[in-house]
Amino acid sequence: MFDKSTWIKLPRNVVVGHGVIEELGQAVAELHLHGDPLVVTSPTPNELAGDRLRAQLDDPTTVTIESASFDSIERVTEIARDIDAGYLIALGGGKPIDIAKMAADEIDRGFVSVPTAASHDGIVSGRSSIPEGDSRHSIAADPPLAVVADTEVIARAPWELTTAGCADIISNYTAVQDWRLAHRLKNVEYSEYAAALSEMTAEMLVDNAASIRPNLEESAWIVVKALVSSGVAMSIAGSSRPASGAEHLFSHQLDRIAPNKALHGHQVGVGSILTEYLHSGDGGRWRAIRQALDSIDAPTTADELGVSDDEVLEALTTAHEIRDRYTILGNGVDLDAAVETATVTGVIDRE
Ligand SMILES: NC(=O)C1=CN([C@@H]2O[C@H](COP(=O)(O)OP(=O)(O)OC[C@H]3O[C@@H](n4cnc5c(N)ncnc54)[C@H](OP(=O)(O)O)[C@@H]3O)[C@@H](O)[C@H]2O)C=CC1
Ligand SMILES: O=C(CO)COP(=O)(O)O
Ligand SMILES: [Zn+2]
Repeated sequence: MFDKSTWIKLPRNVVVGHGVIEELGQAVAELHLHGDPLVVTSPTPNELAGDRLRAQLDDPTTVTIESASFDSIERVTEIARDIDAGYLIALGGGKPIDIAKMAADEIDRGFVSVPTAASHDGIVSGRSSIPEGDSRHSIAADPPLAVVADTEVIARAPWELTTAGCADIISNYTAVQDWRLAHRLKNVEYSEYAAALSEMTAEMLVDNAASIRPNLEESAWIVVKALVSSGVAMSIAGSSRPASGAEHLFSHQLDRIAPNKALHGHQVGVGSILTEYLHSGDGGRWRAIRQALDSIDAPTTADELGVSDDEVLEALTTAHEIRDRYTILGNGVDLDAAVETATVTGVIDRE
């Protein structure tokens, strides 16, 4: 008997382009939501685009959060309950978007994502990443009901946020390899559609790498479209597998060992160079990944990440411990192998 079933949750309206923040009201109206919105934002995005966003709505309550934390989720949830919010609107980078995503989930309401930076694929996905102490929780939630990504606003965000978003996409190459490996060796559920979409997204971004330059609105356009596509791949898979493999474990571990040194996307990019080498050795695509990262000004070395060689080695040799997700790291990479991997790929310099 055929007894498989799947449930794919996707954003209904995705609006990307110049000045589309002015179309937020229409994008929301088409969702037929009831009740008043609660706008969740952080200081800089609120200053840059808060008034334009609020002008689209009927005098909404705004809550500004300073940090991504469980306390912030609680505060936003409480305010949303107090005003009996019908839905939430997140305006900003990953921080307010993750908080709104979690709070909306908590009160069983939808949320709309209005990213002001293209810093990683969490801005369009159904996953949140919330730091707590020296660890980080990756939590499943519903994806946004709509995404309204104004490329005019995003193009003005600090360039390193955009290059981090690009690197998060480039890392899909190794994430998919890890997923296939886990499927073959551990019978992990796998979707060929999600894997193909994720790989194609990385490929298109690399093919367009030459057009990704600072202060170019077209760059914001390319990166946002790629992030949306990667988010859709995760929705089809029903997990972050298409976009998160061993390179993400390496990054999550770096977050613990060397907190707040580098952006998520930059860390996973360097992780991808390392794990591609582990997958395929010297003949693999690690040079192509490094070249792609380099061409968009993303870090390719420990030094450029602002971490030490030892921190890279510790992250690489312990990354397998932090999550029950089978990858090329298997039961752990020996220190000797880690030194060779990081030295050959030029991530560390042990001359
Ligand atoms: N859900 C997921 O899958 C993932 C979630 N994350 C989470 O996302 C967060 C990191 O994302 P990130 O986007 O870097 O975080 P932030 O939301 O903190 O944004 C980064 C910085 O850029 C500022 N900023 C945002 N937009 C603009 C703009 N247009 N112009 C100028 N400055 C701007 C913010 O200002 P201000 O300080 O005023 O907010 C902040 O200082 C972390 O909380 C991390 O845990 C990370 C990876 C994956
Ligand atoms: O960052 C992500 C995908 O790019 C989400 O991955 P995690 O599930 O590892 O948090
Ligand atoms: Zn990521």
